[in-house]
Amino acid sequence: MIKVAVNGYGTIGKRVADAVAAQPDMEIIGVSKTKPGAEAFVAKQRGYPLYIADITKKENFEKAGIQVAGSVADMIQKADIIVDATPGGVGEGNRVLYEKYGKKAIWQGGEDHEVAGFSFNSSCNYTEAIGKQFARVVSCNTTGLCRIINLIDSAFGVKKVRATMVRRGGDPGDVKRGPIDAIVLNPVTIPSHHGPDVQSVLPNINIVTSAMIVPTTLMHMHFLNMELKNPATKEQVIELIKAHSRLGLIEKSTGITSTAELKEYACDLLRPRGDLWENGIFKESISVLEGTDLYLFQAIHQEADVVVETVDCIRAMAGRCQTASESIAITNKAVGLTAIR
Ligand SMILES: NC(=O)C1=CN([C@@H]2O[C@H](COP(=O)(O)OP(=O)(O)OC[C@H]3O[C@@H](n4cnc5c(N)ncnc54)[C@H](OP(=O)(O)O)[C@@H]3O)[C@@H](O)[C@H]2O)C=CC1
Ligand SMILES: O=C(OP(=O)(O)O)[C@H](O)COP(=O)(O)O
Repeated sequence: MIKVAVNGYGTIGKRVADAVAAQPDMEIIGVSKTKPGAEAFVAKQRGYPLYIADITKKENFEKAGIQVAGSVADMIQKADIIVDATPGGVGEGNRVLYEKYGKKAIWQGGEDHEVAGFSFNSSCNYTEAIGKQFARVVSCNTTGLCRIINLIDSAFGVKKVRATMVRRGGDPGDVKRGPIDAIVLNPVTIPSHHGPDVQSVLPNINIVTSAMIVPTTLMHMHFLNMELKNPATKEQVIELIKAHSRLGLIEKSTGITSTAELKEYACDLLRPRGDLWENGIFKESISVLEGTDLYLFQAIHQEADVVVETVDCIRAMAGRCQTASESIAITNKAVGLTAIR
């Protein structure tokens, strides 16, 4: 069993912990927090040993009835691999600890590519991660972009991508985030970080991205245009998407035309936490104009899509599966991911 520690048991970390615990070849040896709170109680209920960043705060946890297994340094020493899901910018500082104990580590998209020197997406560059000490799973929007762009590029060749991200303001539990009543250009400059981030995984893709944030928490929405090198039909694109286990297709018959209805659908399907791990591509939006100009809308559940990628990244770095398809199949089965159709 691959011994996994999750450093930062928040929105992403708690999902990664549950996904790892569901895998046949992995186990959670610990998760970490800085302060007691609802997530610490959930870790206790799940049976995950809880470690804390500052051991002098141990009493605060114990007073709240939460047992502390030790410090984050103690947790790291017990693990084969650490998933760093601390807030963006914090994880960078943890690299010295992972180096000190000679451990493998995976960061999330809030950190820069340079923190690991290698950026990962299961469908695009799984084999490059095999045996690596450090990797970064790209951000949620970048993950959603990489999945569909790589698929279309492999089939038809992509001359240029233009994509606009309508980003959710914060996650549902982030009560301090906004905006409450604004559309914020984020950033006002072009490109947003997503284009260069896609190129950290797919260096040959010509892409320009822009992004804004809006007052919603459920999901992001992308408007994507790909100029193709070779002609395609809408039907061919749909068949390719259907064959990809992490690309979901939202049919007209569902009546779903929004992130709200899509999130409700995921909840009704009894997905854990209503998580949509796959891209939610609106089938009706798929249009090929003049043979080589592809357009589509896709919804991306920010809390979920990177979780399954992180599990594959663990497996690749541990050298347990030699192909992406093998790892993706194990991960999907363990969490219960069958892409929506
Ligand atoms: N949320 C999202 O939509 C997505 C986030 N990401 C990326 O994932 C990473 C994590 O983000 P997210 O899960 O949203 O963040 P959260 O703020 O939800 O969770 C972060 C967790 O890290 C803990 N933490 C904070 N500082 C430390 C520390 N020094 N040592 C150990 N644990 C610490 C926090 O504990 P406590 O509360 O006790 O302080 C909290 O549990 C970021 O890089 C982010 O950019 C990627 C894709 C989507
Ligand atoms: O990875 C994400 O978005 P991104 O792909 O736009 O960077 C997550 O939604 C985190 O975004 P945040 O930095 O607004 O918390």
